[in-house]
Amino acid sequence: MPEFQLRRSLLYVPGNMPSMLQNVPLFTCDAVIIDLEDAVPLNEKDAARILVKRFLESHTRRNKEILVRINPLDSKWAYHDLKAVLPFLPDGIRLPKADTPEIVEHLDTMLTEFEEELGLEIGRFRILPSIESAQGVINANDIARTSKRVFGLGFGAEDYTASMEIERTKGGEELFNARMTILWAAKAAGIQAIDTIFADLNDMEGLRRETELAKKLGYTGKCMVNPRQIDVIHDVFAPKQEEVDYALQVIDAIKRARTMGTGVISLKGKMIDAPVVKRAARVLRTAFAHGLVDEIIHEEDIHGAE
Ligand SMILES: CC(=O)SCCNC(=O)CCNC(=O)[C@H](O)C(C)(C)COP(=O)(O)OP(=O)(O)OC[C@H]1O[C@@H](n2cnc3c(N)ncnc32)[C@H](O)[C@@H]1OP(=O)(O)O
Ligand SMILES: O=C([O-])CC(=O)C(=O)O
Ligand SMILES: [Mg+2]
Repeated sequence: MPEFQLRRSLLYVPGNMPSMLQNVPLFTCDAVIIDLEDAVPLNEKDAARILVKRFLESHTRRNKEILVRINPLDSKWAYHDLKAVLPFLPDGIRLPKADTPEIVEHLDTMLTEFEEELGLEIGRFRILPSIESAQGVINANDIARTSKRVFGLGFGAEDYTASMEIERTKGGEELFNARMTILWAAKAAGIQAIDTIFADLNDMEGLRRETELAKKLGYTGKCMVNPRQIDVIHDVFAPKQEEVDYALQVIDAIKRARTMGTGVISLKGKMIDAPVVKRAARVLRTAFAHGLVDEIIHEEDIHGAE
């Protein structure tokens, strides 16, 4: 079962923008990704690294997950990025252009070396690889399984469409197979699937539609580029009251079925059996994480005590 940490909303914050970094504590998103890669021009890479290091050093009372997007591992900056930021304990590294499992394994090895040097528990730093090319999509299944540090797969549709030599459209038909392949790889590995950014900051309806699609397919979070996008994303990922009410009724119904010695029962004319109960339990776990129900549903509630 995927790790159950809420990661609905991951906001990119450019690492070269002190005015934006200083507001990180105020944002209500679940995570921030401080960017040293594509938001930072080449001539500002060194200055941004110092800025981010200082920000992490001073920002010790954290109320959200902090990831740092380093430069690609084969660039001249990646090692320096890691060396600068890891002593100040980000939760993890967003690895751009994670095209092959070998690239992620290489980062895993580097993180182990830094952890040993810093006297930290091995495995402390997590990895969120970005699948953002045709090669990455083809390798997604292996990438998802490279390391225990990998808690999810992130889709990067801007670079993906560039790698495919196509345009990104509002309808998103061109993304469908990549979105699904990444999702299957993540689900099969039992990790989270995080959808890509939506770049049109003034199209909140478009953002909502794309987030709804991602949620419907099985993604549990979305990256974003602007704090004005947080509320829409949270609203979409929050379980709706009617879903929660129905899930509670399903759990009640299956408990009743079990007292009657059966695993199947009907609820308002619909068959309730194990997969329906599993889905209801997932809705209730999400609702619990959103503070919408007081109790988490335990395994014995789902499968029935032996
Ligand atoms: C394909 C990729 O790789 S995406 C990841 C890399 N790209 C990024 O990180 C870009 C992040 N986003 C941004 O830089 C900005 O949102 C922009 C440049 C796209 C638009 O910026 P603006 O036109 O200033 O947006 P807007 O007017 O909505 O900003 C409102 C406020 O939010 C702040 N803000 C906007 N985006 C961010 C952000 N990502 N992080 C923190 N603060 C932000 C602005 O500074 C502004 O603050 P102020 O009111 O104190 O002046
Ligand atoms: O969607 C993201 O996470 C951002 C990105 O790097 C891309 O789209 O290429
Ligand atoms: Mg990218």
